[in-house]
Amino acid sequence: MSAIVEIEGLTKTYDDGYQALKPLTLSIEEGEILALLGPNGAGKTTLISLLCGLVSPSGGTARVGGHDIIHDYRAARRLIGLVPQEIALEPFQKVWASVRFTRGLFGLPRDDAKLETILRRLSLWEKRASETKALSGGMKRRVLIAKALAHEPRVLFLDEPTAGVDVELRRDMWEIVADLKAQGVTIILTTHYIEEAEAIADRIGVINRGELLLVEQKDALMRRMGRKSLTIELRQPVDALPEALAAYDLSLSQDRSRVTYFYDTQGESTGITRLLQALSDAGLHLADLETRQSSLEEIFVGLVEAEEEGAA
Ligand SMILES: Nc1ncnc2c1ncn2[C@@H]1O[C@H](COP(=O)(O)OP(=O)(O)OP(=O)(O)O)[C@@H](O)[C@H]1O
Repeated sequence: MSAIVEIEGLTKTYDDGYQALKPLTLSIEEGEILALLGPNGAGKTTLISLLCGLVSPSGGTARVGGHDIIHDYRAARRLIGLVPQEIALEPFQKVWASVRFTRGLFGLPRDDAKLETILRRLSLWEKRASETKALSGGMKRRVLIAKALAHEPRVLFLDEPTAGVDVELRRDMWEIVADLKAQGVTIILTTHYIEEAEAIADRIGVINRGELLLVEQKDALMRRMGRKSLTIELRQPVDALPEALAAYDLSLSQDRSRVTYFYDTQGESTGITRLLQALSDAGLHLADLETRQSSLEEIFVGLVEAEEEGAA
């Protein structure tokens, strides 16, 4: 694989002096799905806007498909599709005209068959003659995606693509993203739905206060930072945990019938065998066992909280 987006020391300070993006260096491989996570105001939209040429950088460089986003703006922009966070559509324009217009903007020849495929994939074909103002919020979002795809971009930016959409449309979007990836399109999305990143991303980047805290393969990140827990259901509730178990990181459920043990997935030994032995020695008998891996959400919240504490 080769990098299709190369960012070096890219930074943005807005006119009011606010540094929304600290120098950021990152390569994005062709065909990957990168999810950018971060709290409100972290700088995610700023990064996307810089790469799409909507905001000018204060420093650093970036290339898309080898084209510098400033000096070779048109060539770089031609490779990019952007689905913005805000729905901005001409209310009286019909869906078909709106999508065809966008293709034309990029100087591509008319290709009705291509546009038909895009509209059908987004379940918009039946709505092609509708004015955009007559569409539901979810449909409008689909039109934004159709417009972003109309010029067959190689890199697609999705800025909170599923904010406020229903579960069905969200799942549909995930399938569309998977289809695009299968066609070799590189996808960079921002999202507040961490389950979304968990479901579709290859790599996760975490941005907070304008700084890229980490970027890592999702699976590796979850292995490295995730904790696992083992919940043991007891045959009989206990009043309290026996003293002999004080050395273990345990918590007792409110109904006193379940003991949860937290352990490090990276540790040399999980300590589970010893714990089970210790429980048995203490006269506690097990009814059932269940293990759980901490979610990306727990990892993300932990990372941002640690950063906030460090900054305080
Ligand atoms: N034009 C602007 N002038 C001054 N400050 C701005 C401007 N645009 C954005 N900012 C500030 O830059 C910071 C980053 O904003 P940005 O929109 O990039 O965050 P975000 O991570 O996309 O947030 P959200 O998740 O809420 O969309 C915020 O503090 C915002 O107020």
